[in-house]
This record gives sequence, C-alpha cells and structure tokens, in this order.
Amino acid sequence: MVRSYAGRRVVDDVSLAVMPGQVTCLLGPSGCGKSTTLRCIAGVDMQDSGEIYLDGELICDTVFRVPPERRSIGLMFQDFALFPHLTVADNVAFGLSGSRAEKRARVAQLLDRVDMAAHIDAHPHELSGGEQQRVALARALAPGPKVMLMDEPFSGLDNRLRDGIRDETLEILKEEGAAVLLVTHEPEEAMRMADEIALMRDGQVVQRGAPYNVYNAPADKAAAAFFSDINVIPGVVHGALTDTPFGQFLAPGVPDGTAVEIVIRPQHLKIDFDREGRGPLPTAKDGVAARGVVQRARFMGKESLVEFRMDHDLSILKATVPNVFLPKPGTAMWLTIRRDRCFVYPEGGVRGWTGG
Ligand SMILES: Nc1ncnc2c1ncn2[C@@H]1O[C@H](COP(=O)(O)OP(=O)(O)OP(=O)(O)O)[C@@H](O)[C@H]1O
Repeated sequence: MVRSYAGRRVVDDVSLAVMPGQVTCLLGPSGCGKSTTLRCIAGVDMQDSGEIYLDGELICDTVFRVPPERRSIGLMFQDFALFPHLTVADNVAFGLSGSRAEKRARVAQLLDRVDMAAHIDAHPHELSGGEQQRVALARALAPGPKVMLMDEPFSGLDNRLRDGIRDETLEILKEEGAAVLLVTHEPEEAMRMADEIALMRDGQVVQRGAPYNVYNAPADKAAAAFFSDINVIPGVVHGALTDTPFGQFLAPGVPDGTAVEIVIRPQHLKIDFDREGRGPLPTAKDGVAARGVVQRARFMGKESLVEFRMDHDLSILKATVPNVFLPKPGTAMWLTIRRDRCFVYPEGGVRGWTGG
C-alpha cells in the first residue's frame, strides 16, 4: 500500500497481515506513517495504490471502496472520545443493530467484561480517564468487529493506570478474538502488547517479528537503537574478521575494507574490576577486555548506569548493571563484549547482517 501527501510517500509500500486473536504493533517514531496506514485500513483515508482485504474479501483498492462503517473494523483512537451527551450504556450501544433486548444484553455483557457495569447510567464526564478508556474499548468491541485498529489508545492515561489497563485490554481483545493492529511509538508498549511487531521508519516496515526477535536480532543499527541506548564500536573488515580493542568479531561474507559498526546494548557489556593493571583473560565467548575509566555512575531505580571513558580512543561507553552499582569516578575497570549479544552492521546503518 502506498499513500503520498504532496508528492511525498508517507506510506511507502507497506504490506501487513494481521491474524485473528493476534496483536500486531505498528511501532515507529513520530511521523513515520503509522497513523496514515491505520486511517487507510479504517477507510477514513484512501491509499494511492494497493489493496486491503478482510477475510479474503477485497474491501478497498483504488477503484472499489467499502465505506468505513461497513468494514467490520473497530476503532479506538486516543482522541476518539465518547459521546458526552450519551450515557455509558448508550455509548456502547451506539454501533449495535438488533432488537432492544439483544442490544441491552450485549451492552451488559461488555460492560461487565470491562468492569464498568456499575457505571452503566453515568455520563462520560463523571468517569476517570481510565474508566472512559474502558467504555471506549467496550464500544469499539460491541459490534464484534473482525479487526480492531488502535492508535496510541493508552497515551492519554497517566503512568500508574497505564500498565493495568494495557493488560486488561489485551486480555479482553484476546477473548474477543479480533485481529488487532495497534499503533504506538513506545517500544515498551509494543513489547508488552504485541504478538508481532512491525517496525516502521520513513513510511516503510523495516522489520517484522515476535518482540523477542526484533529486540534480539534488530535489522540494523537504528532498529537496535529504537529499543534502548546502544554502544557503537567502529571497525574495518579484513578476511571476514574485524579487529577491535575488544578482540576480533566475525563478519562473514563482508568484503575486505568494509567499515562496520559493532553494536551492543548497555546491559550486555560485562564489567570487571582492575587487578593491578590487568583485566580478565580473553575467552572465546567474550573476546578481549578493554580498559576504561568511570566518568559517572547514576542509580536509575531498577539498575545503575555507568559511563566509561575508554583508554584506547577516549570514547564513552555506557553499561547498565542491575540494582545498585556506583563505582567512584576515576575508577579503572575492564569491559568485555559478549559475542552472542552484539550485532555487526555495515557503517551508516543500512540493513545488513548480524552476529558477532
Ligand atoms: N492529511 C495530511 N496531509 C498532509 N500530510 C499529512 C497528512 N497526514 C499525515 N501527513 C504527514 O504524513 C507523515 C506521517 O504521518 P502519520 O500521522 O501517519 O505518522 P505517525 O507515524 O502516525 O506519527 P505520530 O505518531 O506522530 O502520529 C507526517 O509527516 C505527516 O505530517
């Protein structure tokens, strides 16, 4: 699917499949085209080329178009507010067809499910943000949509509420069995909610996979950096190997002379104490240790972040350590890079190979 505005491809050849009972998160930075993709699927915007199918049936191409209200798609957007003049029950019943009794039964069932039965006659302004969100979920699910499209649905909620509501929402979505496409710019939200993450950048899906795979085998440096801070160690390939102060790294199939970047997350740098000017002995798993001096160390709650200035090139590397670890600035320590936890990419961040 392609969608351009003023000649710019905002959605550039995106192809997605979402399965019933599964949550796919469209994850990416602000402006990368996530919402536009969702709006085209919902039918409130229209792609310039490409087709959208639901259950194998075409619902939209550039000629044919099923109107949004007949697509069996539920919408839950952050700014998709409840109708203020309607009660909770009437809000949920809004999109429902059938007899009065059937509607009442479905409304009661859903409000019970989202734990809002006690508020059935309330008006939206009488509810907290989290409660409104639950009613919005009930309303979107009421007609039994085959697909649920959710655009940053939790971003209006305060932090304390958010995790609980995310988990409850996920449970209900799974029970209802809809195929869910959820847009978010927060990696933690995607990791928490998704069966599959589609990582989007500049209008394109750059990687798809289970959260574990996307996190642990990022397609390129930028994909790695989207999920956490990263350390980058430069190198040049000779004979399928890259020599660095941390020892050699494998770069199979990479031509000699190619500049590469070795990427490692702060939690995967190993720290060892200095023993009379020496570090740990080299191993096949961790390579060679390189010496650095603590610049600063901060306690972050669950972990401590320690910044080192490396002796070999004066670069700064960041390491995180669980709990409290606050060595004094000026302390010399040794860092090693776990070969099974680092990624090797061609310089410049183009998608390429991984592995250490
Ligand atoms: N109706 C429009 N007219 C012109 N440009 C638009 C329109 N809608 C979106 N854009 C542009 O398309 C790009 C992608 O927007 P989109 O809202 O899809 O991104 P997004 O990834 O959802 O970002 P965010 O998380 O900030 O909502 C942006 O540069 C935006 O300015």
